[in-house]
Amino acid sequence: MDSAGEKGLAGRPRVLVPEKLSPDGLALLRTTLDVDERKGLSPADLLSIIGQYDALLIRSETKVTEQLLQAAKKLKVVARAGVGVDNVDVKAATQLGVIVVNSPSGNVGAAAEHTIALLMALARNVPDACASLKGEKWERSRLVGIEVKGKTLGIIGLGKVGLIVARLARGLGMNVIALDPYASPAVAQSANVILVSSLEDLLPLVDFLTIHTPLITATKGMISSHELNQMKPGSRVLNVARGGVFDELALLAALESGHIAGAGIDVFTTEPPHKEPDSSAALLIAHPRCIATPHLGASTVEAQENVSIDVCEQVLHILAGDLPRSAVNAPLILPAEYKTLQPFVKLVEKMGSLYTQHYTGRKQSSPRDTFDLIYQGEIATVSNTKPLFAALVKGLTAPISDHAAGNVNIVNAELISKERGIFINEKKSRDASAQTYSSLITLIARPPSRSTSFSRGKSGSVFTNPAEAMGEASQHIISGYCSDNSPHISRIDRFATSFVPEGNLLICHNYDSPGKIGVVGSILGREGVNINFMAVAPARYSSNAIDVQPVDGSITPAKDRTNESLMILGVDKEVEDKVIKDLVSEGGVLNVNSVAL
Ligand SMILES: NC(=O)c1ccc[n+]([C@@H]2O[C@H](COP(=O)([O-])OP(=O)(O)OC[C@H]3O[C@@H](n4cnc5c(N)ncnc54)[C@H](O)[C@@H]3O)[C@@H](O)[C@H]2O)c1
Ligand SMILES: O=C(O)[C@H](O)COP(=O)(O)O
Repeated sequence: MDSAGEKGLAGRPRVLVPEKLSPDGLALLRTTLDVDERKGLSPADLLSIIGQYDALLIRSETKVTEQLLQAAKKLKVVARAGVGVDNVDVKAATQLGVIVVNSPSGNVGAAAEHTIALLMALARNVPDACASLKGEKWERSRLVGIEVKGKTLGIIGLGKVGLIVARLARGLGMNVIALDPYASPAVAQSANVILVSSLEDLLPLVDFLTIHTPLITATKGMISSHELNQMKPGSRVLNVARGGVFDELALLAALESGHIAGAGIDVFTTEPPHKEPDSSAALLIAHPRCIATPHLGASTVEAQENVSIDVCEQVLHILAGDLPRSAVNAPLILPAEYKTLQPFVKLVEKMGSLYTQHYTGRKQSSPRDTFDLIYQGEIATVSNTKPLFAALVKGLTAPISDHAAGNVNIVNAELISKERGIFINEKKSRDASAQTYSSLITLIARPPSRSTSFSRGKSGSVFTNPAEAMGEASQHIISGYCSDNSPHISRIDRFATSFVPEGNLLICHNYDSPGKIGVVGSILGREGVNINFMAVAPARYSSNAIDVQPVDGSITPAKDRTNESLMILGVDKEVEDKVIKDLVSEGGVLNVNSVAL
């Protein structure tokens, strides 16, 4: 404990820094704040002292759990000097009113350069050659490498790091193809990157594979045996994103069989891996054809200066009562609008997140990035719909990015949607006569079309001709309303329903048949999954168009689809892929999507 005691010197706010941060940023803080650098604290030590601090500055090692945040009675800000906030319970921080900030771009160049360093080290056997020579051997023929010029690099995740890697690889003379359902085709084209729409299209073509996505449900274990087997024999893989995007044991097996010739890995499921000597991470590192570095992607002098200054400036702003520039949990809504708009902001965010997870998960990865956001009834009289627009951008991007989505706010939503190639037309209808609800919001998603232009400018337009929203059969619809201040989903495509979009949901598409609910329930029960609620959604619309009225349950809505319905189950935990496979194979469900809202 330092001598300043609980209040700090002269009652100045106190900042705890439990990890190594560049001194450049800390110097900014020291002029007005008390800064305690306390490396090597155990979780218990941290818990016992956190109550004294106004700000916590971290990198990737400190786990900011709900328990820690609850003990942090004075804490106003958690500042992550880097990109990934997967070590911070952002939801708990938001609930407790603690602002989380990060540095979204301060280290992305460093991460990209480290990826290229591993790529070249793999191609030319640099670590092995160095060790051999230091062992007083001279093994020139064993250590013959390959050239990267003319080879194909596959990139999964063409965000900030992925795009820099692409440009650097093009500079090395490589061909670059990428998979990212949310990448802007124009940006990809400007970097001479060919975008593909599925792993099946990417994997067989590449000589090197690198992943630059966040670790989220859709990317966890994204590359396992099935995917590795689709790669060319002798190809090589890189991971400078997060441990867990590759299944480490599957990668180890592919290295052992020789199918994968080498792996360059910076990040692991267990960090540091030696804490658990038998962990998959430790076994992978031990393999002779794995080149491993201890999470060094961001560890350059320049990147550490950037991120340290970036987050320390934000800490100063927050403690002075100002808004930070990169708050992961920034408000979407101003206090004056809170009462009217808050439930609808929540609804639209959930609709966006449901859309991304239900329709554009990696198993159905065709990009659909043109949206109509249609307000009907009382909500159409609101003049400032910016928070709703921002909520949609946030909801659409949250499931695919661990920080860009968090950084969406009313100031930057339009820019972020433009950068990500998300086109949103807002439309209003004051006519609620056809509606059961006082306010109804509908999201229509269409495959990109050349005639669509980016437009928030249309937000004031009155949507009087429902036929305008009639579109191709390939479009998708999600509608929702608010009741008692809580959001409800009322329609998914042709299916009419009513459920609160909250928590872990399973969306099962099936043909109605007696006993189906029982079979599904017993498979989930066997796997220890509790069902919190169930909503059945019959096919009550004949098409995915907004002006189609629901038909009476007794009327056949679509000749050959009479028995189709959705079963929406609220479950108590994330459901594993194996259980989803069982629901399809044993339960006779047509398909199942797991979403977390
Ligand atoms: N090793 C390190 O030290 C280090 C340093 C910096 C960043 N990182 C990590 O690198 C990752 C990427 O960072 P960034 O700044 O480029 O993030 P970003 O948000 O700019 O880019 C992520 C990209 O992944 C795409 N994506 C999401 N889900 C996808 C999916 N299922 N399939 C294909 N693409 C998908 C997104 O559309 C987005 O374009 C993060 O996990 C970050 O934490 C690691
Ligand atoms: O997400 C990040 O910014 C990187 O993984 C860097 O993590 P680090 O700050 O612990 O080096």
